Order: sequence, then C-alpha cells, then structure tokens
Amino acid sequence: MTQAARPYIRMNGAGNAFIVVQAFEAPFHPTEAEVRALAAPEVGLGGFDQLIGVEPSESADAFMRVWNADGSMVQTCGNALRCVGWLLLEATGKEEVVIDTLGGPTTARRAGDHQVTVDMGQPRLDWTEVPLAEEMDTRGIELQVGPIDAPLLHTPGAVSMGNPHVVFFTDQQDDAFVRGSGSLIEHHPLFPEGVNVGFARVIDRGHIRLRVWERGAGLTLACGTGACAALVATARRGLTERKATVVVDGGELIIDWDEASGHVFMTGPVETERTGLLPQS
Ligand SMILES: N[C@H](CCC[C@H](N)C(=O)O)C(=O)O
Repeated sequence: MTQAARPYIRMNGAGNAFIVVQAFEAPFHPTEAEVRALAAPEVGLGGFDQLIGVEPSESADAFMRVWNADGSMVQTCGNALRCVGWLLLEATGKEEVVIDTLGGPTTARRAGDHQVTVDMGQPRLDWTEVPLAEEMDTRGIELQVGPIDAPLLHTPGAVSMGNPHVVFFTDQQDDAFVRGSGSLIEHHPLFPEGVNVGFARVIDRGHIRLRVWERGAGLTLACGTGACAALVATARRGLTERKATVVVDGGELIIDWDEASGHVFMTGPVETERTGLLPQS
C-alpha cells in the first residue's frame, strides 16, 4: 500500500478516536498489519480506536469502511457514522445523508452544532443474529466467565447492532474490572465472531452509566453501537425507558429505541481535532 501524501482527519465522537481517510480518489485497503502499524503511538497519528475509510457508493452518499486498531475489519461503528455524517452534511449542505457500511445503510442528520443523529436501524435480538454459539434467550444469557465473581456478571443481555454486543448490568466499572473481564469475554467461545463487552449501571429510568471494552480496540472513551446495545438491553429488562441518556467516559449519547419503527436513533457530539498526511509505508 503506497501511502504517499494521503490526507486524513483526526476526529472523535464523544471521545471515541478515529483517523478518517478520504478514499474517493484512490482506493484505501490497508492490510491488518498496516492498520496495526498506523495505530502504533510512535507513528505520530496519536493512536486510534478505529481507522475509517470513506469511499464512493452507487447507492448512498458514501461507503464507510471500519478497521479496529487491531487491524480487524468490522461491520459498522456508530460514533464514526456520526463523525463521517458530519463531514458529509457539511460538504453537501444536505439535511440528511445516507452512509452505507458492511452492516447495512444508515442515515445521518444534523441535530445542532457539531451534534449528529444517526438511525442505527433495528437491533438484532435472536441468538443466531448476535451471534451466539448456542441457543439462548438473549434478554439474559448464561455465561461462565472463568475466575471472575459471577454474581457481578449475572445473565447479561446480548444484542447485535450490526456488530455483536454483550451488556452486563453491574455497579462495578473500575478500570481493572472492566479490562480484566472485558479482555476475557471478548474472545469467549460463546461468541464465534468475538464481542464488544458493555458494563452498564442503571442510574435511573432515563440515565445509564456505561463503559465498554471494545472488540479489537479495548477500553475506549465511548462506543456508539455499545450505547445502543446497552439501552436496548436495559429497556428489554424493564430497567429503563426506551429513550435514555447514556453517560460514557467521553461524554453523553442520547439513545432512542423508537417504538413505532423499532429503529434505534443515536444523537451525540462530533469533534474535528486536526488534519494531516498518513506516513508513507
Ligand atoms: N469495536 C467494534 C467496532 C467499533 C464500534 C464503536 N467504536 C462504535 O462507536 O460503535 C466492533 O468490533 O464491533
């Protein structure tokens, strides 16, 4: 992959860190090793949770490709949809844009200054859609997590937002516990495609405090699909309303699981940090 003078924009969505690469003029298809190399702190990009490629699309305003920092290419990324949505809304002057991903098309619309709402579609709630390795009720799955104190991690919810999530209802959210449990569960055999691991504390029926150990990226300041999955999991348990503020380390996301359409809408901030050129490989 020749990286000569390929521009990027460093952005974040509620702290979720992205390097966004414009791939309209020339394809951008880094190998897993090249993605990992770009994520290395010494490369000078500042590290990232996900690397994002924005490509032309026949059926949408753009196609967004997502790589985790570990190099794995994944279906979608909620916070990146909001960031890329902002760039497209600004560039086109439209009130709404369509962004296609491997997880399917989504729409993004302006929700205020540097605020974007994305329609994340319907959550997938059957065990075969998460996916799980065996049939279970996804409102509360049975999961043995090795040496970890099971009562703290009892019958989590499992949800796909186009990517797999498991959501624990626990008051314990310190770094050691989230990192220790998350890294164990991310590759648990119950999740054949791996899983993003959410730790949700219900504050009240309209507020959730959430931390997420992300598949392929580790503990991040925010996870958009994770916030959607947490709201769906808590609402299915009757612990919250279908609309709530999800408080993540990097800010707040408003998640609304619309009853009529079944779609999950996510609203939150986007920030453009800086632009630069990718290093030549
Ligand atoms: N780590 C996720 C992709 C990024 C999701 C997250 N950054 C978001 O905002 O949804 C996965 O492997 O499915």
